[in-house]
Amino acid sequence: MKPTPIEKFQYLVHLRATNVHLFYRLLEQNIKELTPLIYTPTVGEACLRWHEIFTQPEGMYLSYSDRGNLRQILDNWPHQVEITVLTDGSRILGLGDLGVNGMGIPVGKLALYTACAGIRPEATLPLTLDLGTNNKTLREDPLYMGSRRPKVTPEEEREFLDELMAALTDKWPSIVIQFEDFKNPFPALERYQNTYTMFNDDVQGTGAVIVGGFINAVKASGVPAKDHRAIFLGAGSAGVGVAKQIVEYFIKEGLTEEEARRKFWFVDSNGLVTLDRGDKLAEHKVYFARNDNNGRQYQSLARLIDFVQPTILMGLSTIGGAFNRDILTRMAALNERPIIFPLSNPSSKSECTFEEAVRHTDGRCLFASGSPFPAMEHDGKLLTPGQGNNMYVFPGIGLGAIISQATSVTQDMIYASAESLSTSLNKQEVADGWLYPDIRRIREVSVIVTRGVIRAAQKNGVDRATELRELSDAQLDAYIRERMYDPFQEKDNLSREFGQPLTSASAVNGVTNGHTPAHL
Ligand SMILES: NC(=O)c1ccc[n+]([C@@H]2O[C@H](COP(=O)([O-])OP(=O)(O)OC[C@H]3O[C@@H](n4cnc5c(N)ncnc54)[C@H](O)[C@@H]3O)[C@@H](O)[C@H]2O)c1
Ligand SMILES: O=C(O)C[C@H](O)C(=O)O
Ligand SMILES: [Mg+2]
Repeated sequence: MKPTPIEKFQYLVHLRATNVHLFYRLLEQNIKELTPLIYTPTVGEACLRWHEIFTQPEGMYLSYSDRGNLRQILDNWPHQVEITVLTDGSRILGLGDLGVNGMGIPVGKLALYTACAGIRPEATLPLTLDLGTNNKTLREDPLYMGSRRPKVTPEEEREFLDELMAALTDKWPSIVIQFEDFKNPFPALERYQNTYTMFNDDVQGTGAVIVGGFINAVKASGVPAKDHRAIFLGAGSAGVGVAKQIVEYFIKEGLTEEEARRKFWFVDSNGLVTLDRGDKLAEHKVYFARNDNNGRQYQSLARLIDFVQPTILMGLSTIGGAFNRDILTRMAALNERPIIFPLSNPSSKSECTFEEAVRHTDGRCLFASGSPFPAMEHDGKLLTPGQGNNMYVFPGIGLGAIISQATSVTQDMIYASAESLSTSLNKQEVADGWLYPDIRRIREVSVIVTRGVIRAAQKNGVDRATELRELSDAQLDAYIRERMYDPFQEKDNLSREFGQPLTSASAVNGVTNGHTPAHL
């Protein structure tokens, strides 16, 4: 009866707050239909309008003025936390800096952790850092609930995060910390990944999920790995994260690292990423920067396609519609099965739609997008788009790290999630040429991914639950399934055993710390 996606979103938020088990029963039984409402694309609209549609607190907000007291504030949280998703709101999907409005993302991702990997809802902590925002329009909006100051400096953010990482791990020693939608997360990942059990989903989860589908796309393309060439539109955290995981795949396929690295041409807002283009390249781009351009610089995506003759076109640029008819037609002319992955979210930022990709490649493209698109008929055949959404891997990475009690999330654990995902398709899905399994089987897929992640943790010796090493794969799968929260086994408790109002820190101890809205 609710006519718009955002009203459906609000209805679901209310349901989760008042009857959490019913919410998860509904979600599990209708995962394909409801994911676009609780996650991309609708969560993007919810974040844009968070200050208008806010009805009740969810998760925990920590503001810059709380620094020095973060450890005590965490004591206000009334639950034993296994996993947190943490954002500073500075790059929410492809929608830019939304400040504390970004809370929709940790809430939405953690709902998927519960639905897809069965992490108990009360063991999840959505966390939003109110470190100011450079979004002036929001700052000046009377309804905006964050502090009305520009974003703190990177140095101040680093100090804040240093304190927070230590505080979270002191409070909950085996907590898994997922960074999400930070504008520039590279220093944070490098800084913390060997010390804490943390990962950055935009860099590593995206890399893994795309490699998972990419392995199947390469097989379906009929072109051997060594003959592929990729143009990436967008050289941010996600783009470079994806390419780094693909390098690893190419190496496993027999290429040297140097050969693998040379297969990528990156384009960012200043053009082709080259060493000689006259600006100071951000550090993360240097690895893939070209030095073989003989002084020539970027003119257009179309010209670059003519020059590189790519087999693969990836979009992580936040530029909706960038893969237009001309671009797609060129890819179709060059390849029997062009690999086209428009990955920017939400749907409005996708570099092309499924329909456009199918139409302009005569239905020959191997396609995956970040946000969902409907299946369509082409030449009398029903074609189903792949959705290279991180929800295929991050729940299993998180659960694998929790169950193995990993001291850190290693690169092998991330790569194992990708490889496990690529093997999780059933016979029918393979026969139908799908790149990703049916999202309705996500719990089964998550078991396979979780097992792969645990095995990699064991191989790297970062597991603290060493007794699991003795289990066979079948025993480990049974153990993982057994451990999963099953909303169908739970009795409804309408007295808000785990309702959002009780889980806001202020409601527990009557203090304002740890719980914005700052000026309420
Ligand atoms: N699995 C997924 O579907 C998935 C996962 C993570 C991120 N993403 C999406 O990827 C996008 C990028 O995320 P990010 O973390 O890398 O952001 P980012 O801000 O770090 O990077 C954006 C990149 O796009 C480039 N860019 C901007 N305008 C451009 C233009 N006109 N032409 C060419 N390049 C341009 C920027 O220079 C930058 O390199 C977002 O839309 C996000 O939603 C998708
Ligand atoms: O989970 C996803 O696929 C969304 C992604 O994290 C994004 O930032 O767009
Ligand atoms: Mg993200």
